[in-house]
Amino acid sequence: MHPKALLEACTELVRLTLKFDHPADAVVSKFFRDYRKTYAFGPRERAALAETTYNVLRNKLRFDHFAPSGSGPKERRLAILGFAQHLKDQAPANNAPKSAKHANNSPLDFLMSALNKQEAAWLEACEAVSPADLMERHRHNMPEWLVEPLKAQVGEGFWPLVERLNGGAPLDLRVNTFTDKRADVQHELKLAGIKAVDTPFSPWGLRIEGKPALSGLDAFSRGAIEVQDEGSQLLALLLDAKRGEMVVDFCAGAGGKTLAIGASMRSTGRLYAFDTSGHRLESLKPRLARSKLSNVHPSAIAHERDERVKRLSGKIDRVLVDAPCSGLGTLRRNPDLKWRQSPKAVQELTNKQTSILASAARLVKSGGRLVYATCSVLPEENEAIAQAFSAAHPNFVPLSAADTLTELKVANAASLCTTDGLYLRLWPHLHATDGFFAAVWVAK
Ligand SMILES: C[S@@+](CC[C@H](N)C(=O)[O-])C[C@H]1O[C@@H](n2cnc3c(N)ncnc32)[C@H](O)[C@@H]1O
Repeated sequence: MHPKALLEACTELVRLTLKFDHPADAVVSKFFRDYRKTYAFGPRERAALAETTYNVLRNKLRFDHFAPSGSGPKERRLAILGFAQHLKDQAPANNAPKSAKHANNSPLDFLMSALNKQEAAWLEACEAVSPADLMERHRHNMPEWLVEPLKAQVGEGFWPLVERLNGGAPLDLRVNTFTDKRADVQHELKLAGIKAVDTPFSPWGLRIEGKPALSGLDAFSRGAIEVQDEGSQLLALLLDAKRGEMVVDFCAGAGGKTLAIGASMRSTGRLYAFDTSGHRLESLKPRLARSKLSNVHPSAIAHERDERVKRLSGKIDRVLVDAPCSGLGTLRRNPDLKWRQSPKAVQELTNKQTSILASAARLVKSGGRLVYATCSVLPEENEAIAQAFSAAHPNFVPLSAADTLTELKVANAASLCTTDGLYLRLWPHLHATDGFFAAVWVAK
């Protein structure tokens, strides 16, 4: 595709995404569908379009700061900066140029050929700015309301954390241990030219080098692998669901954790996958068919106090509440969330989380386990919800997440948890996962 046409397509996609009417991943997918016939996007073009857009979202404050000094439509200037970032990220680290001045053999050549003289000079000037000369907000690119809670929690880890949150995520797979062994799948991937290493903590995970297409692999079509962040795998592991048990995945969504839990139950017992979104549960079905699990029962509920929930009260061995949350731990994949969320939206979510956790807890039988989890990095969605639940439910005894994971033979489990070991707390800069929280209780 001609560089000029690709930059124009990037500009249009940036324009659509910055309306913030829909999640960025949905806007990108729709764009690819809508323009399939207009442009012949190959894998490289699709990567350039998606990454340009995600770079604009990740670096929005800095790019907004640079944009007024350029000319032409603002979205085009933002797309130029996002595209330049994508080309630099792709270039091998040792010959990445420091400035667009060396454009003769720089990764920016492709983009430069799409620019007019004025734009090229402006991009060179932007590229020459040293990050050290920028204001703090243009370096961290986070909304102010998010900066303080992050600094308060990670202290000096703030800059490594924002660097990771503003970068891409590795590609993690979960091996379906009901049907396959991790080492066998790793070997199979190697034969297909895909390098995969064991994830450091999850016993089910493989981390892939690069972003190879997986859907054409036999391992994918026969359900031996699912794309799943190592942190999500650890949340499912923490539930420790066993053969023959009655288990509920209360907020199952498209079933990422349901499938992991069903495999750990060896497709025995009964695993209810509840969610208020029938649409999300629909997306679970093809994955379920691939997985060969026969113990999963998806069920759309109207709300957390639904009749179906009441009927199972006190009957369930293990309940996972993977609560709806701000998703701010997933900024590597969903950079638009930092601009789409707000303190008010988070406040509303915390009310929902409290209500869902209290309802789901009623399902747990005496001696049963309850796990509350989020992919948020905010204490009000995490520790505050868990502490308030413990205070209001003395019949639920908190279990140490560190001890629980140690019993499950997770290496270095304490390093994944709060200093008292009580809660699982995963951070992108420390654990190379998304940001996750989990609390565990046993019912008296
Ligand atoms: C974090 S997502 C779940 C992700 C899923 N567990 C996975 O691993 O793919 C939270 C889910 O909670 C669902 N939800 C929202 N309100 C709910 C409620 N009152 N009861 C049950 N599920 C709810 C949402 O539809 C959403 O799918």
